[in-house]
Amino acid sequence: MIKQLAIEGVRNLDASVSLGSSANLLYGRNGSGKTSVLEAIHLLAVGRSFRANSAKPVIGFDRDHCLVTATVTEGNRNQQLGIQRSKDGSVIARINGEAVTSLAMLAEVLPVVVMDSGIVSLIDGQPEGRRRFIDASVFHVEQSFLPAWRRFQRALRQRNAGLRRGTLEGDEAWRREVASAGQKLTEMRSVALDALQARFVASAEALSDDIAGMALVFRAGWDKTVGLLEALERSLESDRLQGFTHVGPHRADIKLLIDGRPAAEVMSRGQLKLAATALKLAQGGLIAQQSRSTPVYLVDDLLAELDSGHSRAVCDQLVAAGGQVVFTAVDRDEVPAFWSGSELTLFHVEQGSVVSV
Ligand SMILES: Nc1ncnc2c1ncn2[C@@H]1O[C@H](COP(=O)(O)OP(=O)(O)OP(=O)(O)O)[C@@H](O)[C@H]1O
Repeated sequence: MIKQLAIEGVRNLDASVSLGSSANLLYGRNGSGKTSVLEAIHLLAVGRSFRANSAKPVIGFDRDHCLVTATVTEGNRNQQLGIQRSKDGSVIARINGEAVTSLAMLAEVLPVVVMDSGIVSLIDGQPEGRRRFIDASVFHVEQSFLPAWRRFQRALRQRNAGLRRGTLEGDEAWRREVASAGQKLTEMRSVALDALQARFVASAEALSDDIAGMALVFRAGWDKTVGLLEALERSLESDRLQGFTHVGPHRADIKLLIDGRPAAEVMSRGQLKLAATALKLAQGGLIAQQSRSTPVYLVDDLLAELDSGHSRAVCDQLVAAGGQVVFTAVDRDEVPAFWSGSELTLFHVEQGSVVSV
């Protein structure tokens, strides 16, 4: 949970706020800086923007760097997190004043779950976004995930470099390494997704009858009737011809089905939004149960396109999730109309400053 948050030069924003322990609502006109507060928290947790894949777009136009610091509390332990990102690409991250060697250390202390107006792309967008979703879930619940992921990425890079050079010399060794690292990575993804699946079904049912009965299917990235090594051997010829590895965990995906049909093809926009919200709630629940830290939910303009019944259901599920929530809305009354069961702390955002109401 974030207690104290200080932001300098994130987009149009300079602010210092004390967040409430349950739900926080940032309201204000379009362009006032509400999303920028969420961007600042995301930057601190993940090192980059949640809308763009880098940090640069969140640094103020007229600044050469931005800085976000926060006091993060878990149980009775307070930790001080800080990140400074510069336009020249340099990054300084600290926990309790000590420089950290990997941004993953910040993510461990401050897990975030983003639910924004583009959430549907988790279902109908590119597989890369879904892989990131899978891996963020596994990262928080399986401590050996990050070394396994890095080992696989390194093996894949090395193998692809050889394939691009058009040589198969040394390929067998890299193929074995890709297969061994890839198989381990996939086992971790598979275990986490089994746990996620049960939570997803429950969240979907709680959100709407329309999306009850959905299923989440994990695709490992190769034909699972054979092991990864055999799959790599089978695709050797096309890998060699095209200069890259066609099969493996880098091709993993999840498919959402409703009554056996692809959700992205048959569900309405609002239903897809609810389904994607159920996925994110499932992820948050999994992290809360299996990691050492409780996630913070960053909810940006999520209720747009949802009718009042479903808006209330989303709010109820966020209350039930029990984590800290930071909401944005244009209208001060939009969220309180649907929110009940936990305290809502209000902030007015105006021209890049945030005022507690
Ligand atoms: N790098 C940047 N430096 C300074 N200002 C920026 C930068 N990028 C965007 N802005 C501006 O920051 C302002 C705040 O944007 P933000 O997305 O936080 O607004 P918002 O309150 O969430 O708006 P909306 O309700 O329309 O979603 C906008 O006016 C935007 O044009």
